[in-house]
Amino acid sequence: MTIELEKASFVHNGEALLQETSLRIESGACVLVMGPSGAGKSLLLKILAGIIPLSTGRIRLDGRDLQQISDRELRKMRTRQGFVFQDAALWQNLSLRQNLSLPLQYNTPRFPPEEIEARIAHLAKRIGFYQSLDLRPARLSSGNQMMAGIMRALMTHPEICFFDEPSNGLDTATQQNLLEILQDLKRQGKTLVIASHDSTIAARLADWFLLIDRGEVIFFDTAHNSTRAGNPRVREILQGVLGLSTAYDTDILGILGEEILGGEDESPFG
Ligand SMILES: Nc1ncnc2c1ncn2[C@@H]1O[C@H](COP(=O)(O)OP(=O)(O)OP(=O)(O)O)[C@@H](O)[C@H]1O
Repeated sequence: MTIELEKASFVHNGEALLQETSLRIESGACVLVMGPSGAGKSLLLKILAGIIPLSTGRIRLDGRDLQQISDRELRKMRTRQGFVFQDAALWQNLSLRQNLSLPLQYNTPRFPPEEIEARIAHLAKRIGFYQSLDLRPARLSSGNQMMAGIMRALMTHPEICFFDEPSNGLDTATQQNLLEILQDLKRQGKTLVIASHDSTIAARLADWFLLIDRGEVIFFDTAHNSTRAGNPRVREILQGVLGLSTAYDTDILGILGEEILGGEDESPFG
């Protein structure tokens, strides 16, 4: 699924929280959205997912203008997208099982209940939640709530998935599980848009970097081309966000490779 923004902006109380932006995310791309705190990463993800409406401009999914399609079509489109919210945003008064089944029941009322159960079972096995399905979210750690939020987003088998800071609050083992899930989704050709400062995701998964600073997209290119970014602010953010200690002039990919993979032979960017 491709997503396109054309002269898109979001203005709130006279302030442009997303400055006029035109970009196109190709089907199957894995885009890492980075930027300082408050820069507008979550906002951009929600705009791309059609959760927050634009103030100006157009948004197209697979060439279809979201502002011009019927509610019914919009609902159908929604099942092709998954969104993992920063704080998991589970419904606290429902069990985990109900949290997982609700999006499918709501968006596809005639979806067979046994297929919903099969999907829940598959994901629970994959993520390791089998014992907890009848618990309410509050009984889980915040890291496990995030994993449950990921399961919920994957219930519809989305073609595109948005992840807002998915590594937050995860212990090392769960982070590894998350990385494997993301790698699986990438192998399946899903489009992934991930807001994160996780340098492992940057090195092992992302093929595009998008940098946002005070509501302005200041870089959107391949991870590889980020090594040649001339804009000092882009370099500064990449250094800061990815926690690189060495001068940027050396090759960022090399630095990431050494710092993250610790001498493994595998190239961080394949
Ligand atoms: N729906 C909304 N309506 C109005 N303002 C919003 C909305 N969503 C976000 N904002 C504002 O947009 C700005 C950017 O916030 P956002 O949460 O996108 O930043 P961020 O880069 O994700 O930050 P962090 O890394 O701290 O999560 C903030 O000033 C925020 O208050």
